Amino acid sequence: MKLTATQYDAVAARAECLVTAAEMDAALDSMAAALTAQLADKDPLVLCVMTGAVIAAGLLLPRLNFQLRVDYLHASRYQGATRGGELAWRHRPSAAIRGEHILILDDILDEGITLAQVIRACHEDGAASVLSAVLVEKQRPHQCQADVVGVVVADRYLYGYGLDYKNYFRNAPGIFAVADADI
Ligand SMILES: O=P(O)(O)OC[C@H]1O[C@H](OP(=O)(O)OP(=O)(O)O)[C@H](O)[C@@H]1O
Ligand SMILES: Nc1nc2[nH]cnc2c(=O)[nH]1
Repeated sequence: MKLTATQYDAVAARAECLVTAAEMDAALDSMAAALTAQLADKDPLVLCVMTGAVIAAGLLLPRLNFQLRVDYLHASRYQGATRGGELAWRHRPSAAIRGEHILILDDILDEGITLAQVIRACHEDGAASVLSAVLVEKQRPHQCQADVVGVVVADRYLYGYGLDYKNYFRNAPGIFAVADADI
């Protein structure tokens, strides 16, 4: 469903900025340093978890100044909603994963259901090793941990830097918490 311009502006006006673009830049630099230390000699295959990780990939990959390749997987459990359901696989690059050092790149670790299943799928598909990195981790229990985390934020519904609200706001230049009234 599309938001009208009035609805869009009202959601933005009520949202709270939790992390600024400048803070995200610093977090991305730290993530790149940690990933470089762990992967620079591994010729990894970076798997972007579509759709949310598209911004993370665009901002992080140019900071990784070493030999790597990029592919994507598409797994989704929110599909525009503010509560997650079953994970739906739309693209699982099984053949490309065998024997590779995999870096899974996602926008957020929330319940951890997505990341846990993606990690398991990479092992099932014969990865040589699996590392994971997320831009944002919510302060709450998760089914699994990410190896590299950008920022840790409160357990609220978020948008920006790839995270959507009703399929909008993935391009927002910060991490914003949606107002209770809009959830
Ligand atoms: O830790 P979890 O509770 O499993 O949630 C994290 C997942 O939720 C979002 O994906 P979503 O299903 O919304 O798809 P999207 O990437 O297309 O936004 C996000 O990109 C993560 O993959
Ligand atoms: N957009 C968005 N997607 C999510 N997936 C899991 N948690 C979130 C969240 O807070 N915002």
